[in-house]
Amino acid sequence: MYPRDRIREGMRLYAVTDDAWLDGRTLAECVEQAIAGGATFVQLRDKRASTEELVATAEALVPLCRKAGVPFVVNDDVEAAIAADADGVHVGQDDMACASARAALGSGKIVGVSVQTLEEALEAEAAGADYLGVGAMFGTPTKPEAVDVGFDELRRICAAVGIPVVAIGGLNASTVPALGGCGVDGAAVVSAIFAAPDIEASTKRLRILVDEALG
Ligand SMILES: Cc1ncc(COP(=O)(O)OP(=O)(O)O)c(N)n1
Ligand SMILES: Cc1nc(C(=O)O)sc1CCOP(=O)(O)O
Ligand SMILES: [Mg+2]
Repeated sequence: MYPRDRIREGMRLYAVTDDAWLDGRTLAECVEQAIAGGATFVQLRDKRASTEELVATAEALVPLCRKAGVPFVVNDDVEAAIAADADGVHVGQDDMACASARAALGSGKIVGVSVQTLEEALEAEAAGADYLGVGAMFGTPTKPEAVDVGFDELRRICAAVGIPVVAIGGLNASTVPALGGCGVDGAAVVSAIFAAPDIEASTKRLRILVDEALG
């Protein structure tokens, strides 16, 4: 089993990659900067990449995340996660079912699941999810189709489950303080980290704000 405490600690500032703003940098360089700034978990997310492309990118990210002691998962693609020896996978309600991902990966790897409701949260926990991603807390151009989850539902989910919860969607320096008192373990962030010209500095600032909000 992947160490439970490392998963919960990892939720604090969860970096979800996007290669839309590389601007001459490699994704590996961007991820290194995010980790240097205080990111505690990394998810490789590329909705257009083939399994082969995901494996190639993941193979560049696995060693640097492992060296830093930061858990690394692949979004959506269980086959790529296994081939690249990632620490696990993150699946949503329209992806491979949590129980199937767990069966494919085994008990030693991480399975994260996206949920929007309390019912989905309880179902994912019962199916063996290691953590939940809950969103969208705010509208976001990164994923315009994301369904809004109210803060009341976020609080209900956090109170009802025993596994860690990370909030996602529109989280940045202005909105992260709103997570205080909700019971979440952290914030998952795409653009406020990877669209920044200085990723390390932006991540550092976000980390301070998340730590202030969550204590
Ligand atoms: C930490 C985290 N939470 C939620 C999501 C969204 O997953 P999903 O609903 O499967 O949507 P896509 O990311 O696949 O577009 C996530 N990726 N990470
Ligand atoms: C990947 C993703 N999932 C979401 C969900 O609500 O499930 S919102 C989202 C994108 C979050 O991007 P940003 O940090 O730039 O707002
Ligand atoms: Mg998905």
